Parts: sequence; structure tokens; C-alpha cells
Amino acid sequence: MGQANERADFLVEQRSIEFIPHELRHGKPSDLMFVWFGANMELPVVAAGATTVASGLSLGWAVLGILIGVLLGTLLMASHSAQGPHLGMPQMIQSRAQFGYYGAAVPLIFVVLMYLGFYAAGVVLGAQALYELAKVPVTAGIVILSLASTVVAVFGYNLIHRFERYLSYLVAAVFLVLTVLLVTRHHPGEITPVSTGFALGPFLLAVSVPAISQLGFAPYVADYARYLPASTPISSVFWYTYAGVGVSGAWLMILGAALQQRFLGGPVAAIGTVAHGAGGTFAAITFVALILGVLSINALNIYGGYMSTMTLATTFYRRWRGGLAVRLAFILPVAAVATYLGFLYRDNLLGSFETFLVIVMALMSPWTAVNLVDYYVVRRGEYAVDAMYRPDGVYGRVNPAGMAAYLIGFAVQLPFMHNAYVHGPVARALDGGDVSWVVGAVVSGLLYHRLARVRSSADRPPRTARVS
Ligand SMILES: Nc1ccnc(=O)[nH]1
Repeated sequence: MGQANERADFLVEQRSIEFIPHELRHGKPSDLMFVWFGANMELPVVAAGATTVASGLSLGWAVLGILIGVLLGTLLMASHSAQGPHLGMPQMIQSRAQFGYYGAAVPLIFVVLMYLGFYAAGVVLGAQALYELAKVPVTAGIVILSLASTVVAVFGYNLIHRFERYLSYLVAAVFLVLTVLLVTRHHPGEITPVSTGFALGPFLLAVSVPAISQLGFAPYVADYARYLPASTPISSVFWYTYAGVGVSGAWLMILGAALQQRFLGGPVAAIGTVAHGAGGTFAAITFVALILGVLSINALNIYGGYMSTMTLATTFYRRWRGGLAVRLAFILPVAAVATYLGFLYRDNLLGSFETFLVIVMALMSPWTAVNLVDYYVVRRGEYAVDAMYRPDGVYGRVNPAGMAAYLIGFAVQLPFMHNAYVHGPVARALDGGDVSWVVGAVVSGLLYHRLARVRSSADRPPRTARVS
């Protein structure tokens, strides 16, 4: 099939985890702003914001925590994005440079679990919105939304880019009106806010949860930049991504906190009440936008889950590549498991979502640190592409530097964790505040820097293998 066809939006993408050849590269860095704005203007982000006030902070402190968390998480997330055009391959494949060909399976497994968890939270909230819109039972809604996200994921990269661009305009308009309504009107069912002020533990959580929500994109953010020309300036990739995901994250989380402060019954019902203030038609448009938002983010989660499970599987069966049959063979099971998790999540969403997020973060932040230190400090963007796809390449089977930095970075977090399963002594001293992910990232990053330097003369790829 010709190259022009490979760029069409309504043809199933033919590439998967392989290096994207330079002649197929297309698009502009500003596309990324739309992808990440559209993807992040979604209900789970509102729910993440709601957790800050739900844990007892006043709105002012919640907003401060959200802003700090979003700035930090987005900084790391956008630094991963910047690798996409240069590397031209999915982010998790490139993890083999830090963890080794087989070693990369460890963070990969956690990444797949993370996508599934985000998926489930999104689909439940989306199904609630579908119920508000058309009284579709939540169970049926979960199935309908899952099917739609699966179709978008099957078409892949170009359709996802196009979808997020149009969606961006719609959700920006809808949330602008909602924000104005919330600020300027009094709504039926509104409660008088009880300002509970500051407490250290909830404040630290109000930093961590937003940071995690933003950083949750890190393992796949570069995938959506991997078809951009390799000459795309790294700073523009960084800033367009930062703008898209940062503005949407801060906006919707602050909105979520404000809704939680003034309404009972969760974010979907609260948005419905506010939207009805501008009439039934606007409320219907709002729910359509919310449903499309969930559909779109979950297409990304399935697509990310597909590429990650494919990376995992091809670690052992190297011959599998693109092709519709292989694509479906990975996408359908990922979507089915994700949908099933949605059913399990249905009843205690906010509580389980928060627990899920802090556990995910403990597993992801050491990976983020190792990956970023490797890319920006140790190897400075020089990678041997072929070696990513071979167990006998320069990156070896298991890279002890990456594995040790990752595992130790995870272990040192235990005393700092505070969740449904672990109550670490340091977290208790911090009034239950969980900042374990910061500790994990710093320890893993420093340790990897040290260990990789010791080994670098042994496994540094030859200079001729520069990607760009
Ligand atoms: N914040 C998020 C990161 C990754 N996936 C999501 O659905 N949401």
C-alpha cells in the first residue's frame, strides 16, 4: 500500500511497534497540543480534582495543591513526549535500553495494568454520563463506550489525532460555559461550602494525585509523536504537549474541586445540575461532550495497552508485526479485560480511583526517572534502533543498572506510602500525606545515573547508530 494511504485517517494503521521510517513521518508539533488537550478534558480528571476537597481541604488549598501537582507531573510527562519524533518508536520499546531486552517486561506489565485502571475509571464515569443523557443502563453504557473506543484504537494513530483535534474545540466550548455558570450562578441542590482549611496530609495528597494523573500519560505520550519528522525541534514538542495537557489538567481538576465543594452525588451529577442552568439542550450537548471525551481517552488507553502487550509478547515471539489480524488479536483482549474491570469499578469509584492512582504512581515514577535520566543525561538521545528489537543487541537481556535503580527506587517508597494497603511510618508522620512517588523518582534517577555511568563504556552504542 502506498505511503499516501498510510497517512489517511480512515484506514487502519499499518505500523505498530517498529521504527517509523522517515518517509512516513508527517504532522506538526502543534498537533500534540490538540491531542493532549482533547485527551485530558475528561471526567476522570474532574474526579481526580474532586478527591482533593473530598479529603478535607478548603478550596484555596486544594487549588494550590492542584497547581503544584500539575506543574510537576506535566514537566515529567512532556519530557517523555519530546523523545517521540527523535526515536520514532513507542516509548516502552525504548525502555529496553535502560532495562534490557527482557528486563523491560517488568515496567511493561505495570504499564498495562495502569492503562486498564485508567480505562475502567473513565468508562464508568462515561457510562454514568450516558445514563444522564439517554437513561441507558450503566452496564450497557460500559459496553457501548468500550466498543466505540475499540474501533478508534483499531484505526489508530491518524484517526486518534483527528478525533482529538475536533473534540478539543467541543470540550473547550462546553467547559468554558460550565465554568462561567458555576462561578456566576447559584444552582438548585447546591450546598453551602464548609471550608475545612489546611491539613498537611490532604494537602500532600492534593499535590500527588494531580501529578499522578498527568504523569499517567508518560509511558505512552511519545507514541503519539512518533510519526512527526525526526527534525522536529524537541522544545516545540515539549511545549505543545505541556500546554495541551497542563491547561486541561489544571482547569478540570480545579473545576472538579469546586464542584465537590458545592454539590453532593459525584462529578457527573454535579456537572448535570450546573449544565441544566443553561437549559436542557446545553445539558444534552454537555453530556455528549463528556461521553466523547471518555471514548477518546479510552481509545488511547486501549491503543497504549495494545502497543505495550504487543511489545511484551514480541519479547518472546519476535516475528509478530503490524497487520490487521495481529492488531485485533491484541486489541480485543485488552479491551475485553478493561471493560470487565469497568464492571468491577462501578460501585466505589472515587475511593478506588484514588487508591489505584497512588499505587500506580509508586510503580511508575521510578521508571520515569530511569527513562528520563537515560535519555537526557546518560545517552543524550543516542540509541541503537536495531538493538531495541534483539535480545543479543548492545542493551543486553537484562540491564542490571536499570533493574536495580527501578527496584530499589520502588522499595524505598514503602515507608512513604499511604494507601488502603500500606501505611508507612513516614507517611504517618506526615499526617497521612503520600509523597512516595517523589522519593522513588529521585532515588531511582540518582541511582541509575551512578550505575549507568559505571557501565557506560561497556554498553554505549556506537556513534554511527544515532537515530536521527
Ligand atoms: N490521566 C490519565 C493518564 C492515562 N490514562 C488516562 O486515562 N488518564
